[in-house]
Amino acid sequence: MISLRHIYKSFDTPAGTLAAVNNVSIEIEKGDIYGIIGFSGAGKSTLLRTINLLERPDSGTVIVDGKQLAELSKGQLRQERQSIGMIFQHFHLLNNLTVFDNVAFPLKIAGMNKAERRKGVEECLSILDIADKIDAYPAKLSGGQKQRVAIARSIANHPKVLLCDEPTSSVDPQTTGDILKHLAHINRRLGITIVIVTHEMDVVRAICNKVAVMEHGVIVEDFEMNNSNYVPKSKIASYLFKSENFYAEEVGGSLHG
Ligand SMILES: Nc1ncnc2c1ncn2[C@@H]1O[C@H](COP(=O)(O)OP(=O)(O)OP(=O)(O)O)[C@@H](O)[C@H]1O
Repeated sequence: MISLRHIYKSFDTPAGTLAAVNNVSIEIEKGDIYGIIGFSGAGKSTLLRTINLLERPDSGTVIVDGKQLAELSKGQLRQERQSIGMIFQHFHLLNNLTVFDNVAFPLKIAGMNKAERRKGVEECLSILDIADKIDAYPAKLSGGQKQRVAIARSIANHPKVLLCDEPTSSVDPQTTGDILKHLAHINRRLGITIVIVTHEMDVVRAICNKVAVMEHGVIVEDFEMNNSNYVPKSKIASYLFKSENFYAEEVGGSLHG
């Protein structure tokens, strides 16, 4: 579903050129919940953002659902991005719009008429169990409710892929469980492939079936979570395999294990 091949992305900094992502190749299959973990500054968010070309790699190839994104025209890329949803740590809702208008926004851009937009918004809000907030403004919602609205918005155009950048880092553990339950649900029921950047090992244990560990811009190891014979190489992966699955109950047991 997603092939990243030899991705390189650097930034100019006062200290010189920084290789935030340095020759990374990964393959993500349809239906995966693929975790990208690593310490702060490892390059996780930058790598995630290359998948929809929010960050254009300096070199390397990004292929999503068979299409090489860098080769598309502006219009084709806009179209293709509709099949790649994204959510963020700080939700990125438009505060001057109601929940309805936030979720309807991508549908309007996709050219849907009013009746289609209403139907689409109602469907997505009901999948996320937040239909009762349709007329509320984001300021009146809790962090967990805001993230559920953001997820509803991200799936409004029926994407094939959902990119999640630290989706639970701004909420408490109970709310994290609720958000994970909804992410697991849209993966299972709607068949949406999920890529998730997180520093929370409980989140990875609860929903990821595959994991890549990043350090200093490179992938130092990748593995399947249900491989009980796997011997972790990095410190962070060793930690990942050690502890209990805190959110297992919320997502209905180990999702892929
Ligand atoms: N636009 C930018 N300009 C300059 N440097 C950047 C830019 N974006 C990221 N970086 C740098 O690239 C490196 C990787 O950043 P990135 O945000 O991808 O890491 P991360 O693993 O997601 O870290 P965190 O968990 O702290 O967000 C960091 O050193 C960061 O400071």
